[in-house]
Amino acid sequence: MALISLENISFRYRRQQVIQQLDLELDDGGVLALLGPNGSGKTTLLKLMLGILHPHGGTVRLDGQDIRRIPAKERARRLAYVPQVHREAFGYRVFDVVLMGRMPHAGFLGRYGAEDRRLTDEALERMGISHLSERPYTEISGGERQMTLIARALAQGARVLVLDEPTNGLDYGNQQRLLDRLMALKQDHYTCLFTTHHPDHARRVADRVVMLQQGAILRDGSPAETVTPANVATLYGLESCTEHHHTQGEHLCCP
Ligand SMILES: Nc1ncnc2c1ncn2[C@@H]1O[C@H](COP(=O)(O)OP(=O)(O)OP(=O)(O)O)[C@@H](O)[C@H]1O
Repeated sequence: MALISLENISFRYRRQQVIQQLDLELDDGGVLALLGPNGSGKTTLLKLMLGILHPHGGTVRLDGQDIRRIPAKERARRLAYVPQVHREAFGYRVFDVVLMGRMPHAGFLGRYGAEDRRLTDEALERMGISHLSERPYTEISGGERQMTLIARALAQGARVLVLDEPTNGLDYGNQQRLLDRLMALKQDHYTCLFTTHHPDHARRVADRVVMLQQGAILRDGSPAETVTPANVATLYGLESCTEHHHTQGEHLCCP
């Protein structure tokens, strides 16, 4: 049985149709990258998968169960969402931002216990940001914030991580480090789904790539099958795209 299945999903914001009769199944394990131009519906699709938005047609299932019937707390124990990095209005300590991931497990009156704090420490360590624990979230860099949000998702205890443009706004080094973390999570048997504007990132870490164009799937398959110069040119409406091979692998170049 698929971990998440989208069956004949349609969604619109007011009159704008954004997702059109889309079918997609996500299995347990591995990394799926979602590629698509601005406005193609990637974030909307993630929110439908998470049960944050509900489709106007079709059904979203989590482990075979209609996601609308799964209470929010229970969904949060199974699926963790890492939204695009944002600036928190309040200067919570990094530790507290990550601890908030324990909310779906918190006891009576939302109190956190010693186990919640231990899992928070563990998540901070896993993302390599224990040294930031006491710093205000408003006073750390974009890359550090991204790591903090992933740590919060790990503390949440869900085995499925859904990340919206996790490399957005990161410098080259931090992008590579973040992709390495995603690969490490895959080794630890997490299931990861992420959106990206970088076909090369999809190629580097994903086992499967879904290309979304105007709310419909253009291609779905392994990176070798999907992230080809011809498909990338079609996806982004470019005249041409070429592939460069070097010792570290290949990368695409679209003039
Ligand atoms: N809350 C909203 N209300 C109305 N329209 C929306 C809303 N959110 C998104 N849209 C519209 O739906 C379409 C799809 O948006 P979505 O954010 O899913 O695309 P995306 O592929 O994630 O884009 P990007 O790559 O720019 O982040 C866009 O045309 C957008 O303007």
